[in-house]
Amino acid sequence: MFSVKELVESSTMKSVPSNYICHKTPEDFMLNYETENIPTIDFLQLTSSNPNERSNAIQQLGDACRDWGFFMLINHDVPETLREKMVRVGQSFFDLSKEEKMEFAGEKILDPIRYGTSFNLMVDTALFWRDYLKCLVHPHLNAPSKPPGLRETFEEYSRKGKKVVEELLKGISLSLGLEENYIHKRMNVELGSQVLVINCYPPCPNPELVMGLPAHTDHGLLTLLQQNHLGGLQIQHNGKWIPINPLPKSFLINTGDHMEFLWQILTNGKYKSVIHRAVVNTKGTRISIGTAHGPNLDTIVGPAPELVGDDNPALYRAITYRDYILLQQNNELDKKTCLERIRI
Ligand SMILES: O=C(O)CCC(=O)C(=O)O
Ligand SMILES: [Fe+2]
Repeated sequence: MFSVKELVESSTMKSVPSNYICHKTPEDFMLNYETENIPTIDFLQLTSSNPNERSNAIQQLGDACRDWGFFMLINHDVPETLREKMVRVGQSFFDLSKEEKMEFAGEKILDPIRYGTSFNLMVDTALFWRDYLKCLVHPHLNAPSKPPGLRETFEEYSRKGKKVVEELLKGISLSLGLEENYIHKRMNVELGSQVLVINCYPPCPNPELVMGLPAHTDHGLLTLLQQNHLGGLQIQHNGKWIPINPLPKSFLINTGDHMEFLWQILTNGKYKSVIHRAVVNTKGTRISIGTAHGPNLDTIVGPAPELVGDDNPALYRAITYRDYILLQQNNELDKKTCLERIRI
């Protein structure tokens, strides 16, 4: 495996090697800079003991999930010092020698620790300008033994992030008129999987020719994302790409396929998982840290029998979360949600 970081550091590269050049359409370059309406949710209000304040925030959260599938979360409980430390330890991991990193390469998609490049080298038709470290951090913490401090930082960060997500899931359940622990119980979030991904996008001489991560949706329920000082996330909204410049100290949160799946099951498709992508830049290495929170890997998710009948046929087949992740990751990312692959 040849990582993008090694490619950038080892060569006198003046232009992008041809195997990294992605096919792009004119729509891929259509950006919408009208970002003022991107929803912001205040975590303090969402967890407020004042019932009016809380119900307002729950309403805003429901609207954000329905209209955007994406929002910024401010005043959450994850300290800025911890978020900064995550970026530092993440960067230090990629700064290890090639041999050290390869100890953590893993072989299979669901290996609990996986260092790699692009998306899935077995299926990618063009390579993506991205190296990554993926760790399954819940229900059991898996993390590389080096660099020093990484494991402890991952542990604290994922524990605090999970608490934030649990509150968001309560709010989302309530916004749909369900009992506050509905999603938690139905998706077995107690033993839920939490996958932490550190993305490293080195600087690129021709960013318009490549993709950091192409258009895709995330497989879980909710993803928490933060980044270093360099932007690159774009979300698709009303058919246009919106570049996201997050508020300082905020998390970017997006709904994933299992949130859409749950909604399809409950309400015939109320929320959509948001399509997003990452572009790269010439200036420096962008680090982003995504934590995808989903059901337990063995949870079978499928239409509830009590809701399915002759008038209301099941739209999707039931599948374990583990098999769903395998289905997504064994196929090329193709701008659509992987839900299409389990449609009946
Ligand atoms: O780097 C980003 O901003 C997006 C990363 C992402 O979408 C992912 O890891 O699934
Ligand atoms: Fe993503």
